[in-house]
Amino acid sequence: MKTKYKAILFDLDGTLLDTAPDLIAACNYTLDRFGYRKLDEKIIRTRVTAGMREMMKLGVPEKDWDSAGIESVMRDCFAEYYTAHICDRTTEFHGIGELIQTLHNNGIKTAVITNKYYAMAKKVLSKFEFSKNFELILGCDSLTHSKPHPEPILKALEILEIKSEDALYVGDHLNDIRAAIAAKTDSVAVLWGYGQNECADIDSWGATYKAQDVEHLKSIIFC
Ligand SMILES: O=C(O)COP(=O)(O)O
Repeated sequence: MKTKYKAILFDLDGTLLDTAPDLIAACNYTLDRFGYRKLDEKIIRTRVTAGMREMMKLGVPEKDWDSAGIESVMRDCFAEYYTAHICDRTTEFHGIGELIQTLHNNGIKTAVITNKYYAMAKKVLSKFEFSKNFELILGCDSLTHSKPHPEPILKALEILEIKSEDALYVGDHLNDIRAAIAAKTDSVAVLWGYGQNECADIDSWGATYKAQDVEHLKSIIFC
């Protein structure tokens, strides 16, 4: 199989893995522990890629949120619960494992660049056999900057010894595409993730390609 790319870099949440069910459970557990009403899953889903803070703010009145210390104790509670239950309901998106294996079999390097904390990303990925093929995982705490800053993509390219024109970045969120544009790699905006919950006009993101499903992504890579 032929491709012009020497490396494919992936976002994690909403691109490789459907992590939303466990993130939503952690959010509702935390709200409940602190005496707030649990939220409808659909509401939390609108902020699921915005980070723990933004998810919890949906369920906490502003005056409480501003009171001293609540944010950090709720974040600790969320992180503790989420880390313990990180793969209770998380699944890979259909076809992802097979795609990563195919890339590996064809000598194409793969890496994960996520805004999740590195330890969480490593833990959840370790539950999936396909993750053994990744050459590198970078989290939001691995470097100084995280997406949409290009630093993690540029660092990954340096470590993998790949030029930006030989790499493709795949993500479901506007921040992924912004980071790829800033790092001068081609990009794919995938339609199966959560990014469109925050910014629906995917055509305005500036991605090189859009992919409806993993089969479509494969046909973009091996064109
Ligand atoms: O967990 C987050 O904040 C987002 O993670 P992602 O970059 O893998 O989408």
